Amino acid sequence: MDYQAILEQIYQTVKAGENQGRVATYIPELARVNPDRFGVCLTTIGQQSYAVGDSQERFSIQSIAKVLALCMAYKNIGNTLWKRVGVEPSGTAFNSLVQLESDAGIPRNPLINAGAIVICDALLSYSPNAKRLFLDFVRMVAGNPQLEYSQHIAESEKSVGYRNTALVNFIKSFGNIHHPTEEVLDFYFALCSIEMSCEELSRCFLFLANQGKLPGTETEILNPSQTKRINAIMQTCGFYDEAGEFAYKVGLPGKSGVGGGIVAVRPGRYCVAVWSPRLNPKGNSYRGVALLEALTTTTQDSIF
Ligand SMILES: NC(=O)CC[C@H](N)C(=O)O
Repeated sequence: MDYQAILEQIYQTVKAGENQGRVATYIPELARVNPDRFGVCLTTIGQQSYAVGDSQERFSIQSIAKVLALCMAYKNIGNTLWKRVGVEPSGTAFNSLVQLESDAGIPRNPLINAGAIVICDALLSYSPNAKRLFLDFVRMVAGNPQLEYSQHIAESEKSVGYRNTALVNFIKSFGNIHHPTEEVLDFYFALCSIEMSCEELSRCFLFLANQGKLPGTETEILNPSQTKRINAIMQTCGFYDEAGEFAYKVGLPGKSGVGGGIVAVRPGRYCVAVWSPRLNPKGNSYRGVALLEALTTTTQDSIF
C-alpha cells in the first residue's frame, strides 16, 4: 500500500474542503494555538513513517493521554481496576457529571474525565510517585526520553478546572477517590498537558497495533488479551458521545483530545495520528475525523 501517496491525496482533499468547528477555548493556553494547523503521520508496525503537513509540530495531546494512563494502570493493577471504573460507552460529553449520581460514583469508562480521574487515583495507590513513573512510562513507550509535562498548560487548565474539581469531589463523596483531591487533580492536569507531534504520537501508540509489544523489540507493554481490551475500550468510548459515529465513519479504535489530536490504530498494520485544532460540537477534531474517514475509505481497510 502506498501510504505516502494516499495521505498526500486525502490531505489535499480535506484541506480544500471547509474547516468547520472551533478551537477549544475553555483552557486559555489551548485558545492560543493556530486553528489552521493540520498534520498527519502514519507509522506501520515495521516502523516506516509517512507524514504530510504539520506532522512534526508538538501540540497538547490532552485526553489522548488517558489511554496511556489506562495502559499503565491495567498493566500494574490488573482486573481489580474494573471494580472502580466500567467499560461501557457513556453516550455523554467528556466532562459530564450526570451519570455519576445514579452510578454511585463509578464512572462508565476510563476515557471520560471522571474515569481518567479515578485511574489517576488508582495509580497513586500503586505508587506515591505515580506522576513521575507515568512520565517514565510514556517516554519508554514512545521511545522518547525528551517528553515532558507542560507546566504552563497544566496550570492554565487548573486555573479554570471547575468541572474536573466538581467531578473529583463528587466521586470522592461516594468513596471512589482515596487520595486528597488536589493531588489527584494535579496528576490529572499534568497527564493532559503532555505535548507530542503527530509523528511522536503515531510511534507512541504503535504497540497497540502490535499485540502490545514495542515494535522491533521483545518488550511487552501489554499482553495480547489486554491489548485487545484497550483497543475495544477505545473503539467504544474513545470519542465520547460520538463513538458510534466514529466507528461508523472510520472503523478504527482511536482516541481524541481537545487539543485537536486524534490517534487511531489498525491492529496488525499501523498507527495513525492527525492534528487539526478546530473541534466539532462533540469536542473531536473536525478535519481529523474527515481525514481518517477518507483514509479507511480509500484503503478499503478498517477493523470491520
Ligand atoms: N477531551 C479532552 O481532551 C478533555 C481533557 C481536558 N484536560 C479536560 O479535562 O477537560
